[in-house]
Amino acid sequence: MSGRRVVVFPSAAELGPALAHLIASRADKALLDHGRFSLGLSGGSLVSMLSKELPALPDLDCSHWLAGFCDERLVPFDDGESTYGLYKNQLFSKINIPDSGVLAIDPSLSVQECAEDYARKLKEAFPKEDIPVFDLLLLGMGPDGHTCSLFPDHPLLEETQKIVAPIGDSPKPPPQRVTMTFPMVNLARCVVFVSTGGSKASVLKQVLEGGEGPALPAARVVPSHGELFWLIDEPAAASLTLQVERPGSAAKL
Ligand SMILES: O=C1O[C@H](COP(=O)(O)O)[C@@H](O)[C@H](O)[C@H]1O
Repeated sequence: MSGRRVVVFPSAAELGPALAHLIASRADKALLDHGRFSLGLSGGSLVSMLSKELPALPDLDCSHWLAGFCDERLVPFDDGESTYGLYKNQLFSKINIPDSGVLAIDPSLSVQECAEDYARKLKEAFPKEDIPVFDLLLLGMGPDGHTCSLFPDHPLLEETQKIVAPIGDSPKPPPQRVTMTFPMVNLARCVVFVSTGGSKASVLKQVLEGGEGPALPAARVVPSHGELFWLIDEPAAASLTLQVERPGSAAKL
C-alpha cells in the first residue's frame, strides 16, 4: 500500500468537486498507461454526488471508460433500489460512456447465478488478469461499517476464492445482492471511500483509529499495492484524533 490519506473537507459541497477531479486525474493516468479507465461504482449517497459533479467537469471524455459495480442489489433496473438504474438515469444519461462500457448485473437471474454471471462478465472485461484490477473503486460505508455488500460478522468477509459473491441475507434491505469480495477490492490501483455526515462519526473513528473486536468490513479495505483515500466531511470527522489533511475546496488529490 502506498499509504492511507484521510482528507477532510468542510462539507459534502466542497468534497464533491475534489472527488470529481480525483476521478478525472486517475482516468487521465489510466488512459495514458493502458488506454482504458476502469471505475467501480457504489450505491447509496455516492450516486447523487457523482451525478452532480462528474457532468460538471469541463471536457470530460468517458468514451474509453469501463464502469462496473462494487456491489449491486438484486432488483429490477426500474426499482428505486437498483444502483444501476439510478446511475443510468442520473449519470450515464449525462456523460458519453458507451453502453458497452457499463458492466451491469442480470437481475432476472437467481442471486447465485447473478453473482456467477457478473464475475464472468468482469473476467471477460479483464482478459489479461486472473483477478480484475480496477483503476479506481469508489466505496461508501454504512453506519454499521459495511462497505460494498460486505457486512460485519458475515461469512463473506472470509471469502478468498470468488471475486464476486452472492449474498441472500443482507441485513440492509434489499436482502439479495451481489458484491465484490476483498481479494478483488484490495487489488485495485486506487480505492476511494466517501463518507459524509455526523451519523458516520463514531463508526469512522472505529474504522480509522481501531477499536475492540474484529475489524469492521471498511477497515479491511487495504489495497495491497494501490492508493487508499478516505474523503470525509467535518461532521463525519468530528470524533477523529488522528492526523488528517484539510486541503480546502480547491484540493487536487
Ligand atoms: O447499501 C449500500 O450502502 C453503502 C453505503 O451507502 P451510504 O448511503 O451510507 O453511502 C453503499 O456503499 C453500497 O454500495 C450500497 O449497496
